[in-house]
Amino acid sequence: MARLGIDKDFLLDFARLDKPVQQKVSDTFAKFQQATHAGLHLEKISNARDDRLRTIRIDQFWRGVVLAPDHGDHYTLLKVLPHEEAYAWAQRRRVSVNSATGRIEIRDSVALDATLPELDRSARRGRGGTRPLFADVDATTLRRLGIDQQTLAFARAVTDLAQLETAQAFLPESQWTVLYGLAAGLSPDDVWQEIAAAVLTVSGPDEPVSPATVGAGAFDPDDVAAAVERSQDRVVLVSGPAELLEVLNHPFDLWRVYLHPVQFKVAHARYRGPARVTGGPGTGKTVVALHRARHLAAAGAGPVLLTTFTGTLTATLQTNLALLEAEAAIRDRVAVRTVDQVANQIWRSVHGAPPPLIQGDDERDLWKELIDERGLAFGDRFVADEWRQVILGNGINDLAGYQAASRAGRGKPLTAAQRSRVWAAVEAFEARLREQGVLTHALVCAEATRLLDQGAVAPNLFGHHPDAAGRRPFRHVVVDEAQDLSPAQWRLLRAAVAPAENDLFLAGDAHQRIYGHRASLRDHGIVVTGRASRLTVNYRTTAEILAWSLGMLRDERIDDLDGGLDSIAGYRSELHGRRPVLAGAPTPSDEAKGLIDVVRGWIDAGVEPAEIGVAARTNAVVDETLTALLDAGLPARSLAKPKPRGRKAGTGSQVAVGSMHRMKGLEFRCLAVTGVGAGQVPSSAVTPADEDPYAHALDLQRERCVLFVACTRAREQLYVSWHGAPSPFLTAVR
Ligand SMILES: Nc1ncnc2c1ncn2[C@@H]1O[C@H](COP(=O)(O)OP(=O)(O)OP(=O)(O)O)[C@@H](O)[C@H]1O
Repeated sequence: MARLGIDKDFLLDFARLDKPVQQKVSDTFAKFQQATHAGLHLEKISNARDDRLRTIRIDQFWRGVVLAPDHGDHYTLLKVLPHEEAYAWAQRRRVSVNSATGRIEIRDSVALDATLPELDRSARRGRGGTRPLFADVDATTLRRLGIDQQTLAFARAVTDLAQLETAQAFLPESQWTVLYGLAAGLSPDDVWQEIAAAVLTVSGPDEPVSPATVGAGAFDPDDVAAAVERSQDRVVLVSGPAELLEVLNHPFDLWRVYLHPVQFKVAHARYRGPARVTGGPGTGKTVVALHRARHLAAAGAGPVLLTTFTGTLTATLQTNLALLEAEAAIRDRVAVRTVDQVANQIWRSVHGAPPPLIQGDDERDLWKELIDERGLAFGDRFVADEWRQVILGNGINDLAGYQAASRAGRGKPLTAAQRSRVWAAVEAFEARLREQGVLTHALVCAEATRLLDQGAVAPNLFGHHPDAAGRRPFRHVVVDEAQDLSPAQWRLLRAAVAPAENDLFLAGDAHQRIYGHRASLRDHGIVVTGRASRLTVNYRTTAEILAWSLGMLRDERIDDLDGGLDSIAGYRSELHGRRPVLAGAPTPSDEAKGLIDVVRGWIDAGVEPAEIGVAARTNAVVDETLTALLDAGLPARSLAKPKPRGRKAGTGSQVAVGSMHRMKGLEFRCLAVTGVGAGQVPSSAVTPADEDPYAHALDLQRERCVLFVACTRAREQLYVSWHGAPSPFLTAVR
């Protein structure tokens, strides 16, 4: 039976076809896979640069382009195109094996050859004035990074970034990425690190790789079949018609089957303890968390918890897990829950009923009341945070423990007398809750942690645990959006899984922290030293939107969840598009009118309303904006209300309008962020500087991050508007 590989480009072509043609493509290749070599009707292409490229007939009009081996029956589907285009595409292309990564690469050899003389001429014309772009990188270094003879000639002639960007269309993708990385200021060693990660996945995640052990010459340049096997970032191998159909059924969800080498390595590695992946927005951290959960579930060592901080996010995780793993038995080994749901379930399993929770507003009122009664010189937010972060976050039970506790990250120092007064308020708060018979989420978390530590929780509470002796209900915990978990939640997660290989895996980005919780992982027994990785390629947002959004955070000092500082250096996107549009208006109604025109323009240009998002900082502005859009006759809905289901749902697609916080976990082709004026962003939720300068600075940073999160949900176009003066966060990047 023939073995089939499906190249990423093939799937993208397939996604754009009409349904009947898609059906013919599926039929052709389902049969193809069962055929023997002799029975295949692959046509040779005359005047081809690479005689391993063939075409296959799909119908009168459409052809598939297939990479056929010199011997054996391993085939890779590369393109589906109309007849003439398929031949023209295949005639110009050459397939090769990258000497540094051992993966396949495809170039437009004709375009590359045709460009070289012109580049040489233009370099000579500018001689004296222009320097070759890679003048400082010697040929040996370039070769070590996988640049071959033809690309080397190009690299020697290229003098500016625009030429390099144009060359993306014809250079082999992996070699172009190397050149682009160098042109963007990465050192050859930084570029090498990414290549090494790719090679690592070839030799096995646990084997150390150094430039001395791999590099030019390590792979057989003629063994294309072996190169295809290594290319999981662009070729998925399918082992039967059912698997083929499964891939073709979800042509847009590339993340299911093609992982960047670093993503693959991080998701599939064996870690001797807790591990962490960070990375800017859109770099695929959630994708990696999903693959990790699936990988661990498939291994079957025990229940896997896939968790995050809000129900909206767990709903998306659940949907995507179902897309990723077809087998229910494997999916069922993964419990997808918010951390609070885990705490509630543990509480209920021991106490027999759900925990009686106090409402958020009542909790705030109670703090205010107690602070007033005692004449404390602190605000209610400060005391409530002190309780959650320092006292519950460190599992402190008495005043002596609180007096001795580290308050790192809390800013304003407290004297012993002040700590005593805060402690008394906390005791009164907890006593009042007991009298009322209610709990906060943080208390449920703390109680669930205690129950776990006491061994009071049934080990099989979340699914069959083969090693129940450990008395911890999960064998693995995978956390997404780790930056927004509170210290008490970290304590719970640490207690829910026994320390062991592959116990905790965290994905997060402190630049996107929107709830201001700060936790140092090591303080909660989670040490990721030596097991931390970073993703740098953004798959969602264009380079223009990403660069502009990153500008907002340029001078911020952002932690790495582990006591160090994280850096935004090196995040990049290879997608290009328009720059963000910034629009100031004199009045609120002018701003609304501008927004309506922009949204209408997008819809008129063919963007589906459901592919459009509108974000604002406060619920009040969200409501006003929704009303304005609806009054203008545009289809729109609030993200705060669940999507209508069943008959009520109707068929129309609607623009999603929501708060910047609700945008987390979503993405839109076109996004408008509205109400970004001086009085509106940052919001009034910022602690005044004279009350607590440290809290003020942290609150401002959080507000900046909230705006950053909203803006980086845009895939293709971003529009940012305000009335009156713009937000100070915008003035820095305008
Ligand atoms: N290997 C991949 N191939 C194709 N698309 C990918 C890949 N990895 C991620 N994506 C896509 O990129 C987008 C962002 O991925 P994801 O949500 O996992 O990123 P993230 O790092 O969690 O983002 P954020 O931190 O901004 O929430 C998604 O549309 C996802 O499908």
